Amino acid sequence: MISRAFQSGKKLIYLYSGLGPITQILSQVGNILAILYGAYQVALGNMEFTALLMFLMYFSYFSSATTAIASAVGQFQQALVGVQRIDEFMAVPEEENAEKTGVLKLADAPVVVFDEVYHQYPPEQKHSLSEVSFAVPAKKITALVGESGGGKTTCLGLMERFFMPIGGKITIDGHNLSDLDISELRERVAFVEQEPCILTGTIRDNLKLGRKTSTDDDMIFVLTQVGLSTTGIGQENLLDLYVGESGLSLSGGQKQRIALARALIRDPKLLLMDEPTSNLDGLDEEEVAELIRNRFQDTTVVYSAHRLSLILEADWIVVIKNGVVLDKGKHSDLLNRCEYYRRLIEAQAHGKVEL
Ligand SMILES: Nc1ncnc2c1ncn2[C@@H]1O[C@H](COP(=O)(O)OP(=O)(O)OP(=O)(O)O)[C@@H](O)[C@H]1O
Repeated sequence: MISRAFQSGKKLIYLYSGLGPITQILSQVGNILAILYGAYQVALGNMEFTALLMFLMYFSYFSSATTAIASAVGQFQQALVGVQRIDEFMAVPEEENAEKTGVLKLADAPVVVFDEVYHQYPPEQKHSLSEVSFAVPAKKITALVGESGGGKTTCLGLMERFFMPIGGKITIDGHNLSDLDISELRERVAFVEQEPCILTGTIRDNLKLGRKTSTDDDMIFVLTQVGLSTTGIGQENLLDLYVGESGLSLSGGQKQRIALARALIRDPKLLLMDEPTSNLDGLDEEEVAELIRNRFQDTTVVYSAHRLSLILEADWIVVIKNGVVLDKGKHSDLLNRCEYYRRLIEAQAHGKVEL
């Protein structure tokens, strides 16, 4: 469907890039010809100079009217493409729904267990995850740690049910994750992406996306908690601040803070975060790591972590390499027994690599 929308967009660009210049050129050429022909007739004595002026005036009205019609035709085409795109989006089947399942509710922060999970991105031949088993304790912070491409984001996507395992199972409080009502899942599980999706609009619009019913006071509260009022965005009229097209006027760090605020306002039972401090640096990073610790005490938190401050903030660490779990445990135990983990931490501590 995205490719069809892209094709429609391309058609529109061709149409505009062709129609606009052609009508402009025709109109200008017409003006020049009319002036030359009129001047010639005046020179021959067939026409009075005042008549030529009148003629040119009416001719310029005529040519601007034809240009306006051409532009209206372009806008009409644009509207048609827009309608076509809306139709395409409306035709997308709804997410697999609760009717089939719908038994499990998430009343409290859950325990999540991966039990010999396999995953593969079609049409890839290789497994992105193989025999992955680990447990995420309730109301604790679990960090997924490992080099890029190891499978951390895939694990988070599976928990959010963006896609399903091709083998093994994921349970949530002992029930298969697929038994969780999808609307319950979307309501109780928050996902903070590495590159947060920011709406074109105000900060208020963006926070309402987290919870439609939130009040201005709720929103100011979470914005203060994520430190947005102290990072270049003044407190005054903060909610009404227009963030530009897809958050264009915000820095990467500010976008991540808005995404965190959006998660906070939902008060989730399970919070999934894909490298939530990737766009922050130094003190900011430590501040956000601490915020996650303090503010989500009643939530089961799982994040993929590249940075040391986030890794150290976690209660439980799962080490993943090439789609396989190498080890799991507490930071101090892993340092003692897992060579791969020790090397990752040393490299981070010396600032050599971004994991
Ligand atoms: N949409 C996709 N289609 C095909 N392969 C994918 C897709 N997304 C990820 N992969 C592959 O799956 C494997 C695991 O990727 P994943 O993004 O889960 O790793 P990661 O540990 O989160 O990496 P990073 O730290 O860079 O985000 C990689 O080999 C990656 O190339």
